[in-house]
Amino acid sequence: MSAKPILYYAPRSPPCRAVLLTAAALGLELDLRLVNVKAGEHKSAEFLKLNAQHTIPVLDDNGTIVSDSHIICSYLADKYAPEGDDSLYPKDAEKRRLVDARLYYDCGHLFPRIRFIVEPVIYFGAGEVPSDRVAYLQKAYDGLEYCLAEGDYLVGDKLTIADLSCIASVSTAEAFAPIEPDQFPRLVQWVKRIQALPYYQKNNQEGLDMLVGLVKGLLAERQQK
Ligand SMILES: N[C@@H](CCC(=O)N[C@@H](CS)C(=O)NCC(=O)O)C(=O)O
Repeated sequence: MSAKPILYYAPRSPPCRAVLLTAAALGLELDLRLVNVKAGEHKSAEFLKLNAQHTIPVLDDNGTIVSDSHIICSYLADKYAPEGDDSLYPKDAEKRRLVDARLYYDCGHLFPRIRFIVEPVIYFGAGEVPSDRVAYLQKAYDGLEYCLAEGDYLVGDKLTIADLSCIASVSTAEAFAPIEPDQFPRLVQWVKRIQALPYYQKNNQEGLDMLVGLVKGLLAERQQK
């Protein structure tokens, strides 16, 4: 029998939380191994052998190494979905294309705009969040609002890994760049819908609270000086 897949991760990281949510949606247990990015553990020779791009999350599924959260979520959903239920990552080419497009939107637009807000504070001593970065992040919300015109989820009427990846980013973004309900009413409702999932609190909210507490705490400390 093969061992549980190992996930190298940190709970406060949005891409890691996307993987935790996906594993939970699949009912899959992971062997969680903490990586302390602040202490530079992601740059150790051992870790670089797993992922030369030195990012977390990284999955080691009995020797199959997968990096990038979006690819990990697709891999897990393809491999571990219950027999006959491909709803999290549909095999139908047309639906899969849409799921992939939302995953790439997270990877190319949402998460990078968040990291330019939180990483300068955590790693480079920034004492404030520039307002243009907040505005730039808020500009990315419309790409999701538009998708939600078609159904309750980012691709139609069923939850997919696109929702689980994007919620990890959007829930983080929201803490720094509020979502205007008049401008993005469907997005506000979608956030509430995903927050109601039974595995949301443990797999997203706890790490999110850690990240927001850390960043806001550092900002408050620096603003007092
Ligand atoms: N596109 C990647 C981004 C992963 C990423 O940048 N993770 C951050 C933590 S939230 C990290 O590992 N940073 C360390 C580094 O970039 O060296 C994914 O979705 O997995």
